[in-house]
Amino acid sequence: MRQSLHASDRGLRCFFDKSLSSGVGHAAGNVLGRVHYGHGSASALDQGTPLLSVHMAGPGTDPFTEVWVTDRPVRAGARGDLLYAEDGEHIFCATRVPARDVYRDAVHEAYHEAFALIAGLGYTRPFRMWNLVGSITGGNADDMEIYQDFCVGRAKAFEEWSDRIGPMPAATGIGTLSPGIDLYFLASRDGVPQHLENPRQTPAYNYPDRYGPKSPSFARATYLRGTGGDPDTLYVSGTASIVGDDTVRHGDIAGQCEVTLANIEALIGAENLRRYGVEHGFRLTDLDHVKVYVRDAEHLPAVRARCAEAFAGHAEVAYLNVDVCRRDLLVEIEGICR
Ligand SMILES: C=C(O[C@@H]1C=C(C(=O)O)C=C[C@H]1O)C(=O)O
Repeated sequence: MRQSLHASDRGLRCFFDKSLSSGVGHAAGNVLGRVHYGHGSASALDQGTPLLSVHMAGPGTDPFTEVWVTDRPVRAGARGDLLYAEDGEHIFCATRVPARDVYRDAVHEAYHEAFALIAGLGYTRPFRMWNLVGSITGGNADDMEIYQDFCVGRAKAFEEWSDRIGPMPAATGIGTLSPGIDLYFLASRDGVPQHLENPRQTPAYNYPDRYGPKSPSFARATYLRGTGGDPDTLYVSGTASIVGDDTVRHGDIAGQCEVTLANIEALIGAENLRRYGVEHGFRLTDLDHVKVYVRDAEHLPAVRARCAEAFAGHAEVAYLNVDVCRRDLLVEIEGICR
């Protein structure tokens, strides 16, 4: 049975369930966690596994559920505000920071708790993180942009934990439609993550301080070498129209799409991967489970058309109409290659 599976059907994998059923019954594998990109925010253990619901679907986009599955048996639990599920090699962990005036301390605490949980259970290698931030470019009670406020708390947690959990992995930091911050993470026990930078972009952790008092804590991508027969997987961070550290093609949605796609091509291509000892590269048509974040609803048709050309016909692609982490960014794209 196992031999007859395609490589992409083995190991830790995800799919987008657009059927609107939040059930887990039809998933081909054991469910490690689900993230429902819909109309409300909540988190709970549901049918024995973590379910994080985030308010990110709007009038011009369809709700969907990202479902993470594995072949191994899963054990789920809750600790404090954290929900998690583990399969002996991977852990999925989710939490929510409720709306508040200033976020940094609560974000630091949430990250600290998550790192303590995953490291305590032996999953010391985070390889992908999602940070879903309400009013991301709005101001907090101290008049600091909420994304910058968030970055301060996250950076402090990484400074304290990097000796135990290694370098910063691939991530997404994106807007949502309700106040508060939803976080979900994936980490491995034995699989060794290789974190990648983009030759066209300044590493985000080296951005100059004009973007905020603490630079964002993430790598441009993480290549996870599978263990025990799992395939290798490349997790591509949320990528936008940034060259060096500058936003380029201001106000030009077609231009920002081209720069974003060119950035991803350079990141996942053979030349860049060879720098990290990975012997083969990927193309845009290898990208799957793609999320495309579009700031302005009026740009959705143009972005959908360009993405339909760029990605493989069989790729799962979901669109969300939400703010990006800089006001001048109109579009952002992430995905997974294997
Ligand atoms: C678009 C960028 O950053 C965004 C913010 C991230 C974060 O703070 O975790 C990660 C990737 C992107 O979603 C960028 O700086 O290029």
